[in-house]
Amino acid sequence: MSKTAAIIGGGVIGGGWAARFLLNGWNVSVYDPDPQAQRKIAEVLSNARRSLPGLTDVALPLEGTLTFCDTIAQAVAGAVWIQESVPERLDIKHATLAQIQAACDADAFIGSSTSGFKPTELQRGALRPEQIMVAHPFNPVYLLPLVEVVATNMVIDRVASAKAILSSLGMYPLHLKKEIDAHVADRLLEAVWREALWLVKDGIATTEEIDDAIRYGFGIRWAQMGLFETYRVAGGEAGMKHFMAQFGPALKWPWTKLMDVPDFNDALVDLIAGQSDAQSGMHAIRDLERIRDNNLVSMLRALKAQDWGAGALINAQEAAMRAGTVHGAVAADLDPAQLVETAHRTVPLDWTDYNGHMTESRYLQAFADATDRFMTIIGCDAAYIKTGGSYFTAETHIRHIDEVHAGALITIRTRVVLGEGKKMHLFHEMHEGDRLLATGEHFLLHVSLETRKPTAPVPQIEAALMRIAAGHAQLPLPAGIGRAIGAPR
Ligand SMILES: NC(=O)C1=CN([C@@H]2O[C@H](COP(=O)(O)OP(=O)(O)OC[C@H]3O[C@@H](n4cnc5c(N)ncnc54)[C@H](O)[C@@H]3O)[C@@H](O)[C@H]2O)C=CC1
Ligand SMILES: C[N+](C)(C)CC(=O)CC(=O)[O-]
Repeated sequence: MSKTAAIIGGGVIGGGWAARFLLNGWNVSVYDPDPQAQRKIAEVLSNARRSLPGLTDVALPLEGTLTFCDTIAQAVAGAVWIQESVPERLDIKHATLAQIQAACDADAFIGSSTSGFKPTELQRGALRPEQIMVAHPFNPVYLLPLVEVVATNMVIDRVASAKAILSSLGMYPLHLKKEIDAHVADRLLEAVWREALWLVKDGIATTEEIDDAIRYGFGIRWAQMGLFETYRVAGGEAGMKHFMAQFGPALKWPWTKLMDVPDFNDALVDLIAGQSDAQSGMHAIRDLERIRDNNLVSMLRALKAQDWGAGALINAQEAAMRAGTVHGAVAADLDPAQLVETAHRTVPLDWTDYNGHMTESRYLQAFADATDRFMTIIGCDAAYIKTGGSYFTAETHIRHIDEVHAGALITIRTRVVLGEGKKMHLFHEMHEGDRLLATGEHFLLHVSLETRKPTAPVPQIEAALMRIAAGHAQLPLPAGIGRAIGAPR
């Protein structure tokens, strides 16, 4: 049975949390007194549905159920995880946490999205202080994995369980062992924000020029290596020590305004808001969110291909999702009389083109991934390939039968047309539900990676392949098999 998360406060951040839980199969109960909350959450959810499920190359669990509640007590009843995301005011947080604790299970986890308060501040006057922790996420919560966990007073086993829940949602819980105002990431962001406000106030740069300084340069570096690893590389062959020797003295030069904060008066607000309107006012906020999400998905999937940073996290989540399902199965587990399910995934945002549908090269990618999966099933996995044997594709024929869009759930089933000796002939069928979208027919040869010449696979692989081929030979022939371009259907 699905677990339930309660979201108390369903604004920008609460809406993002609701989407993160729902799309990972949890039921979600929301309490928010704003009469517009349902509409706002529906809009956040629709952005999340088009972006999050396509991050992984396997499908997320079935979406949970969303319920709006009239009281906090109703929302938290039976919830395993309760996430408080009310406005950043300690009096509102205290009043809300008191209502939550009066009604929730004593062993439920209570996370606060607070950007700056320490857990001991949140816990002041609480019924069960040790139940409350900071779980500080980053916007958009449904796409960005980082969540800072600060759990002063909580026993270590509970912290481990809380982190395990967040990890199961595809998040990266960064456990801060000491509490501090604004945690770690917001301390860093505040420093940049402070400097940026000075630069605008002093007329040195506009909001757009500051954004350009970030997005054309160090912002791209930060997304993949952060600060210290980037500077280590910047030190050249001599590394970090050389970097520090060269740039350390600059810390004493007047490069920064350090801790000074410009007066946050109407003039400054109008200056910044006016420049921001000139820079971005032509886009509605939801449009900007979609532009942001398209870019984030493309960047995260690029990091996934490198198995690096936030991309490596997605690969780890994917491996956990495959375990124990047909997508982690090997040949011996499968009924040879059935086609083999080699993909069940959502079409990612970065697979679509100027025609608004999945672009042709991605059909080949989907089929190639399905072939890789089939190779693993018969034993030609990463460990085997390291021993010097693999399959090379010699010929491919793709039929594009119907269009498909980002966010669609697609399934590929694979038929072995021929499997003996060094030859492997596969026929993949891609469906969305009952709708046939495409077929991919591929002829592969087993090769020695040393000689780069065709050679027979090890007997276990050949036996697994022949067993499935014999089963599939009993099935009726699908339409389109063996077809060449221009031949009658
Ligand atoms: N916006 C951001 O970039 C981030 C914000 N946060 C933190 O998340 C929390 C929420 O911030 P946002 O979502 O940005 O604010 P928001 O203003 O978008 O949402 C707050 C929501 O709380 C609701 N609310 C007000 N009083 C309530 C109550 N007594 N009970 C239940 N709901 C109530 C409001 O109707 C509103 O929908 C804050 O603690 C903030 O520091 C954390 C990470 C990023
Ligand atoms: C501006 N902010 C302090 C609310 C930002 C955050 O808390 C995290 C984020 O998403 O940048």
